[in-house]
Amino acid sequence: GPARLLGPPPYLPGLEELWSPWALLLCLTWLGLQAALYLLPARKVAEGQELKDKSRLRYPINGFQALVLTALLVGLGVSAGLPLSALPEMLLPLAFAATLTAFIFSLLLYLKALLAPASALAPGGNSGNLIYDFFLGRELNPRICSFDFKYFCELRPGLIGWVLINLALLIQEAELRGSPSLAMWLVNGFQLLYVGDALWYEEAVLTTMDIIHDGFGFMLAFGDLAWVPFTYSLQAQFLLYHPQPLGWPLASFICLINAVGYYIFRGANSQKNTFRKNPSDPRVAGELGFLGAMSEMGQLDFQGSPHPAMCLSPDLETISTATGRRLLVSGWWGMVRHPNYLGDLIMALAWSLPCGVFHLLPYFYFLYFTALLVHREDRDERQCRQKYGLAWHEYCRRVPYRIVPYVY
Ligand SMILES: NC(=O)C1=CN([C@@H]2O[C@H](COP(=O)(O)OP(=O)(O)OC[C@H]3O[C@@H](n4cnc5c(N)ncnc54)[C@H](OP(=O)(O)O)[C@@H]3O)[C@@H](O)[C@H]2O)C=CC1
Ligand SMILES: CC(C)CCC[C@@H](C)[C@H]1CC=C2C3=C(CC[C@@]21C)[C@@]1(C)CC[C@H](O)C[C@@H]1CC3
Repeated sequence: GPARLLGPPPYLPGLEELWSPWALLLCLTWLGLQAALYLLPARKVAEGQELKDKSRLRYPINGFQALVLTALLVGLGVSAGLPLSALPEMLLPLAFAATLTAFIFSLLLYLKALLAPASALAPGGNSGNLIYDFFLGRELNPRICSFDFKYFCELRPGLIGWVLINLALLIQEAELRGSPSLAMWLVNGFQLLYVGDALWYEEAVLTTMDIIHDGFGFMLAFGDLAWVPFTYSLQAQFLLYHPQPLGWPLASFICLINAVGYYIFRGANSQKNTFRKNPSDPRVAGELGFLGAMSEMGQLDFQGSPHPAMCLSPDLETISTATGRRLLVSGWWGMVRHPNYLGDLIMALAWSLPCGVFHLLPYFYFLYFTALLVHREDRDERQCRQKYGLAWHEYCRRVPYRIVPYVY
């Protein structure tokens, strides 16, 4: 039937269409496979941020390895006759099974948190209201031995599941129409690049709000295990049932949009990560003099002049804060206060454009993601204001726009 986002669905599926023991088994097998890959030796073990009790947790950095091994296993499976193209037919029961799994898993996490010491609890999610706490998550880093549930779920099963669903849709399209369409190739390619990048730079997830601040409850478990794979693949799902003619000139233009988005997204994230790891890295070193006066007034902690000898490329300006950490105020982080969100949004648009402009459904991700990032930016802004005080106000004065220059 016609894809529609506005108005009620043409019919609501009954329980018999949602529930399938095979789908649940497949879902659990998938989680088991990803858990096994998580436990394999990692090229690196990274330390997380300092916790309340001054300790730091250790995390295996082997997400990209898990992606490559999954691709090899799926390749072997397909050449041995695994019917990957049957997956699209099972998406509804699979999404239901993933939601059920996330629900039961969150219940267990809630119960586990009852035994956790106070220092292990998240800043939010411990209000005493059962439903609220179940939703937000009580424990910050629930673990059994060294297996970290939140870190495991955050990227691997959902993001790798997403590109696997995309691939299954591409194969089914090829079976239906002789070969995959150009639009389907673009959507698969763009999203694989995004997922590959997230796993290649997996360590960056250790500094996100999700890991540092948020508890692990139903919201994140559902988001990671069910929402991401089944809604982020909507464009490829749409293309299977609504083939879109796409010529090379337009395809090239869309590739350019995705490349611009990726360039900004990766540039901004890498600039901040490099700076946070080593503030005197030659690629980002530098400091802004005007805050010296404020420092004398006791408002800011000014840390001295830059190190010109180390500066191989033009310095980026930074401002010091009372916490001892500095804020970048030029380069990508001098254009808007969240350049990485801007790049991410441009990419989101490029993922929808291959689906044409006559349906709203392929733009669902772009619209939802805009709302998510505006909300996320607002939360982050409040936390930074609290953490950095006057220095944050100065940053906002210097860089007045949040995500889109001259617009927002
Ligand atoms: N596809 C998806 O569903 C989603 C994708 N994302 C993407 O993930 C990436 C990470 O996002 P997220 O974790 O929200 O936030 P950010 O990576 O933007 O991190 C925000 C933190 O960066 C630091 N910071 C802010 N301004 C500066 C500055 N000028 N100089 C130095 N440090 C600064 C602050 O922390 P501190 O000072 O403590 O270091 C702040 O709390 C983004 O690219 C985002 O688009 C995020 C959510 C969902
Ligand atoms: C709760 C919501 C409904 C859904 C949230 C899902 C998210 C937790 C993940 C979806 C894509 C993500 C990416 C990252 C973290 C997990 C989420 C946010 C990264 C930010 C990790 C850091 C990398 O540098 C980029 C990643 C992009 C995708």
